[in-house]
Amino acid sequence: MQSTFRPRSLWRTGILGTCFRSRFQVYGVPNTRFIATWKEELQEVNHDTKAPLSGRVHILGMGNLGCFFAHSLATRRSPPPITICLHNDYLYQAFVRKRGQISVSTHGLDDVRTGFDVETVDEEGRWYTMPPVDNRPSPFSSTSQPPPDNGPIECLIICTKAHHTELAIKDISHRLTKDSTICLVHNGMGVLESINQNVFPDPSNRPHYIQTVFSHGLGRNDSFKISHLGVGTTILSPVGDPSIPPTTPEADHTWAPSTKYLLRLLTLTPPLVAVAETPAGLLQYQLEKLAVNCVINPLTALSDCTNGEILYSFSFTRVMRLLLFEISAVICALPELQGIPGIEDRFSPERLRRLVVNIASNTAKNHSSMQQDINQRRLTEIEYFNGWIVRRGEELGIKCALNYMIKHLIAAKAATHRSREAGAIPLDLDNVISTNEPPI
Ligand SMILES: CC(C)(CO)[C@@H](O)C(=O)[O-]
Repeated sequence: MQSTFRPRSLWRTGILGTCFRSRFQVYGVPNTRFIATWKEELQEVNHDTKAPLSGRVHILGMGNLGCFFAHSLATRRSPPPITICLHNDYLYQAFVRKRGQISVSTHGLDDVRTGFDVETVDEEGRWYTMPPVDNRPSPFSSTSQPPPDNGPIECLIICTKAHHTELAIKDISHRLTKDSTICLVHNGMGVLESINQNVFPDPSNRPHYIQTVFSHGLGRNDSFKISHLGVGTTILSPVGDPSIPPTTPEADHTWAPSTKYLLRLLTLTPPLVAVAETPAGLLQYQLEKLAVNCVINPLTALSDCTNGEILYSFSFTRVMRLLLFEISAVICALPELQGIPGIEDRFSPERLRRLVVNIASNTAKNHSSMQQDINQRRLTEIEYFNGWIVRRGEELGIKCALNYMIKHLIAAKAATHRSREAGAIPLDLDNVISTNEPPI
């Protein structure tokens, strides 16, 4: 039987071939495409479109990931126009205090970039372009035209956590059209499906998507100030039109102009170390990352330990193996992977265990994102990790009792924190002192 996904077909000509070749030629023969300016990238894409693109990239979610994407684009020889979308006044004031600078520190050396345009949103959900907060000679130095308030968005990179992404897109959905491209950068699975179901239910009016698997190590120093702790990669893939089989030659030529432009821009931005993959290839990387996240994140969050500490206990090893048996069974049974050669080996419990051990030892001193979320009383991504495995397992008739238990242990830990804090008696020290009585 022929496989449903034949990754090579997408690279043969078309956009994926261009992006893929470009990255790899960097280390060999000099690559003229690699030093192309964003305007040249745009001209190529605009060549035969009726509605030419302006080339502006919007970024929403200015945590570590958003700062890294904005900063990386700004390091290009000719940066494209970049708008950062700040969804509350607190963030905007912080950006003003930083004088519009985003800083990335590598090996202790800070690289500071400016030139970002800024939009903020009011209570009615209307977005406004703010005056520049850096010392630029003229507003909107990167383009001749200031972007219209609340105008349509061509390319949006969304860097919020999985559980905030749907809501964040809902808030900006009136600016996204069927010609826009959204690049989703988050951990976990199942977000795209719920965006389609709840935000863009009509397939004929849906924007295009690029999905990613991001593996750089980042740490936060302050608002808009991060550290690049470990070089990883940014694997990108456009989400194909489900009505066109990915194995047909047409599949190579159906990417929207905004998708082609954003893919080219990102793959030709050196700090991102971005490569384009086929949808089937990306899905496999997503599932590997999912398996790692389903083990390291909840175990470190439940035991309040670093990633490396889960490697030195027989009990952790037992739990890890048992979780991975269920995770492997679900992944190997997924209908979207059937027909791809080597799936049983790539996602065997033993290979997944080696992956987990490798990542836990490479990031031994780090605190996982879930451990930090639990300790800082933020929502966790558990529904998009072990929760997704349980849901897909149910559809496939595979019971995932251990993943179900882990999901509820995390929920219980978060609930315990909440109820402890709700039960605490607030002490109003100002009023105690204002009685003028001497301290007891
Ligand atoms: C690799 C990883 C599991 C731990 O640092 C990371 O993806 C995280 O913290 O979520």
